Amino acid sequence: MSLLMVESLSKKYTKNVQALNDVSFSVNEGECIGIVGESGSGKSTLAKVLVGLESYRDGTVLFNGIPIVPKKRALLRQYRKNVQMIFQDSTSSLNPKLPVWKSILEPLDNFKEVSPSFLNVEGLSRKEIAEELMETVGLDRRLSERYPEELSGGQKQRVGIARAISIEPSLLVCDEPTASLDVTVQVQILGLLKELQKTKNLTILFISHDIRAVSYLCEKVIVLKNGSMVDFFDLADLYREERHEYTKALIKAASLE
Ligand SMILES: Nc1ncnc2c1ncn2[C@@H]1O[C@H](COP(=O)(O)OP(=O)(O)OP(=O)(O)O)[C@@H](O)[C@H]1O
Repeated sequence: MSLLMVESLSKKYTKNVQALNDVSFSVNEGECIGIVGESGSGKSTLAKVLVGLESYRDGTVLFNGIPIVPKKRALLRQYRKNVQMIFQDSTSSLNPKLPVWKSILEPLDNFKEVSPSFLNVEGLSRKEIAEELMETVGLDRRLSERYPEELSGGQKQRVGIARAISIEPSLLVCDEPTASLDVTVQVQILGLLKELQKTKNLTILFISHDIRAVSYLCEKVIVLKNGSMVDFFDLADLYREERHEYTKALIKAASLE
């Protein structure tokens, strides 16, 4: 059974705004799937539906065979234990009043019933647990007392990643996690996600306008245009003739030819 199954998903915000139109795909455990498309193609809407932040009326979204229904709070809570999200804007996703180590522990505080395998080390204080997570994402533990405003963009994104992986989610949804970072930092964050995917067997849904980033990280690619899925392929088939014209245009624009 697929970890995530999306079938005939459509979403309208208003009568005239069809953000998603008949989108279907599935994600198996351990896979990294990229969703690429230009601004307004529906990427963020899809991400929000998949983490239960946005409702939908048409279609089915199943996680481990169970429907994701944003209005059913108990079900949603159960789901949130398994699905975490990393946002583009790491600044607004961190509480400015909390030092790094406390931000990292927020999901563990919310889901006290979760006991991730790395917590099996006995006698760790809460702060040490956060510092272990900081090391996992390549952050110096000496930054643990800092506040978000005292960190660089890349460091903040690493905090966001540490927080997201703290409860060992089965699925990590990343919505443009590198879009607001310098190119060199983008490469570092992509490298970190790739490493975490391998070492933790994470399933990743990576949303980006940048087909170059997607092709670095993901083994399968979905192309969205005006809310519709116009292409879905294995990365190995990126340059095949049968690619949609729009995919070819994205490849060309990114100078990936
Ligand atoms: N809350 C909302 N209310 C009404 N329309 C919305 C809302 N959010 C998004 N839309 C519209 O839905 C469509 C898809 O938007 P969405 O944000 O999902 O695209 P996107 O691919 O993530 O774009 P970007 O890369 O610019 O964030 C757009 O036409 C957008 O204007």
